[in-house]
Amino acid sequence: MNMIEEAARKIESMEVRGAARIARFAAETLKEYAKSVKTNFDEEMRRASERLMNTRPTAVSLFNAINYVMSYSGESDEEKRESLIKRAEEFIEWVDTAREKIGRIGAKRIMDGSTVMTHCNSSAALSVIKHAFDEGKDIRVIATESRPRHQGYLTTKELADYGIDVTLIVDSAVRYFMKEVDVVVVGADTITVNGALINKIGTSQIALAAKEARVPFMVAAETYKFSPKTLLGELVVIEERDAREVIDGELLDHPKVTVRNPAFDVTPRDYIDLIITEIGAIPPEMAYIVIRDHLGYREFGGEEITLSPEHYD
Ligand SMILES: O=P(O)(O)OC[C@H]1O[C@H](OP(=O)(O)O)[C@H](O)[C@@H]1O
Repeated sequence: MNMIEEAARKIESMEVRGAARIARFAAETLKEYAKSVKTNFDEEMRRASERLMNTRPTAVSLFNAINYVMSYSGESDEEKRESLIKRAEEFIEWVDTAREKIGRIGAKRIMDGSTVMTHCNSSAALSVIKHAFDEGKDIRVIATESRPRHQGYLTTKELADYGIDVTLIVDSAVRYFMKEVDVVVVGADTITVNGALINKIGTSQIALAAKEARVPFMVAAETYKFSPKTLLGELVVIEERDAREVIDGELLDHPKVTVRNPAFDVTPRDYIDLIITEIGAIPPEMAYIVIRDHLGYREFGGEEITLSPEHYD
């Protein structure tokens, strides 16, 4: 199995998961692959990038990462390789520095003595929580289990190992516990042009319960999680995963039973107080500006939507 196929399967099986991690991993993989390509550079890289792109359809971070890396330039294969490697390294640094900045900005919104609820396992959301803790704030976290893949266990362990008190709850207990919560912080797989959030299934129910209880709902999202394609009218595809992630046993084979397993849901912008990005804390209504002015794209209407390198300054 070649390097690309192996990487693609790791993303599909969620051995490598999380919107930021899959984007970083794709950039890293393309960089390594580029080093090994001997001939037909453009064609080889195009095929590799397509395979990686088709692994998980919802997180736009993957699309943005691949597009960024694949916007290499140069005449000879050697020049192209160099350009691609440089772009991959830029993207990887973008991932690493953005998370840190988001942590610093978002932590200011978490008050001393707060109970913070989070869902799934988001490196950006956890950066906010850890920064607040590092600032000496006395905080407690309520983490959802995040069925069916239980990423909440990762969150619980990570935060507890960091020294933070964590209460793990089942997803259906979110509304029951909301009265104890001061702020919700979640991550993002995609932010659309109209400021909607696509994140782990169950996020929109948390937002609903938070709104009812007047608890602020914050999203931690790097700008590469904003979707340029939605500016062109495209809808975000919600990934439906194998039913066997939800149950095993005889119910699966029952002719009258269907098991559905959408991995993500949509939270409309009206439920979101703030999106914490590396360029600042913004209202969801600003998503259009982030996509148009910050991410940038070369061509409208055509197939090509390319992130501009200017973001990087
Ligand atoms: O990029 P970071 O903030 O780490 O994670 C963002 C989101 O990616 C995850 O998706 P999955 O577990 O890969 O399906 C979760 O939905 C999480 O909120």
